[in-house]
Amino acid sequence: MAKLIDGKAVSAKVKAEAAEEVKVLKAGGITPGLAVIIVGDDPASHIYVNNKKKACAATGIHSEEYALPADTTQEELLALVKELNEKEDIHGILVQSPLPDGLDESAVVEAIDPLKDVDAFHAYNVGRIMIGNYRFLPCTPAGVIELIRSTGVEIAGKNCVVIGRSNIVGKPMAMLLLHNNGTVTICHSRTKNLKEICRSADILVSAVGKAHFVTADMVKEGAVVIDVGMNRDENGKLCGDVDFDAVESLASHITPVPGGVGPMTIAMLMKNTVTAAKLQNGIA
Ligand SMILES: Nc1nc(=O)c2c([nH]1)NC[C@@H]1CN(c3ccc(C(=O)N[C@@H](CCC(=O)O)C(=O)O)cc3)C=[N+]21
Repeated sequence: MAKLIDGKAVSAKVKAEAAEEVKVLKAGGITPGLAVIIVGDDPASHIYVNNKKKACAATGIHSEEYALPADTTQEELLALVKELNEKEDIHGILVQSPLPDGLDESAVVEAIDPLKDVDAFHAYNVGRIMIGNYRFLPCTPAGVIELIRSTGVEIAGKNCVVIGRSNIVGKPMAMLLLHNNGTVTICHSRTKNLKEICRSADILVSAVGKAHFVTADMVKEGAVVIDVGMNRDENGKLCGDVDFDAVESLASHITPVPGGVGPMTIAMLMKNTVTAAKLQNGIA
């Protein structure tokens, strides 16, 4: 039986560390501030944004939410980003993804001041991650690295397989595993022999977005299995990509959904907002 990786516990630790840093910054007259922009009324997005707001309150970070209607124009959105770029009490700007159809998400992200880009989605920050000389790490992949570290399993020299090649999870995830000296394979919809490649993984990270995608025959005995998926099953219940009940008996460590990667994403966002406040005040 696999050991459960407790994302709630690890994220609580990261948030507590961020809260300590916030205390020190506040004593010096700096209150880290995060602005979250959400466009439209996707219910899941509103839940995530609400979780971010709660985490800010618990950490002592000032937060502002900009909830815009679905018919917001590109110009209006860009004007808001520009205003927040110039706002001195805001150190981090996050534009909740996905944006409604008709809005150009990458143009909006590129408009964010890279020093305030706490998602690390801006091309400038992505480039710095590629080089290995970064200020912010993207929240979800960075959270996954923390979860793997919490198991005590070394990444160096291990076969790491990432399923999914998105700009926000798969690609940066592979890069962070590489920085940690893993031997990394990225799988995607055109990959041949997916099962065999996954079965070679000592560390398997799934970021596909399909319930029950990772089945027991894709997992090597003793593997560390990290589930980035955030899906609904047939009964409308929140679940990841991994067929948890079947894989649990094979893996050495496994993340649950909920309570795995999700809370870590939010904790790393708190950490990045603190880093942003330090950078903008010449402290880091
Ligand atoms: N600019 C941007 N940055 C993001 O970081 C970003 C985004 N857009 N768009 C959507 C994804 C998704 N995401 C989640 C964060 C927390 C949970 C989370 O807290 N999950 C809880 C359960 C939440 C629930 O009950 O639905 C858990 O797994 O335990 C989930 C998903 C951040 N994202």
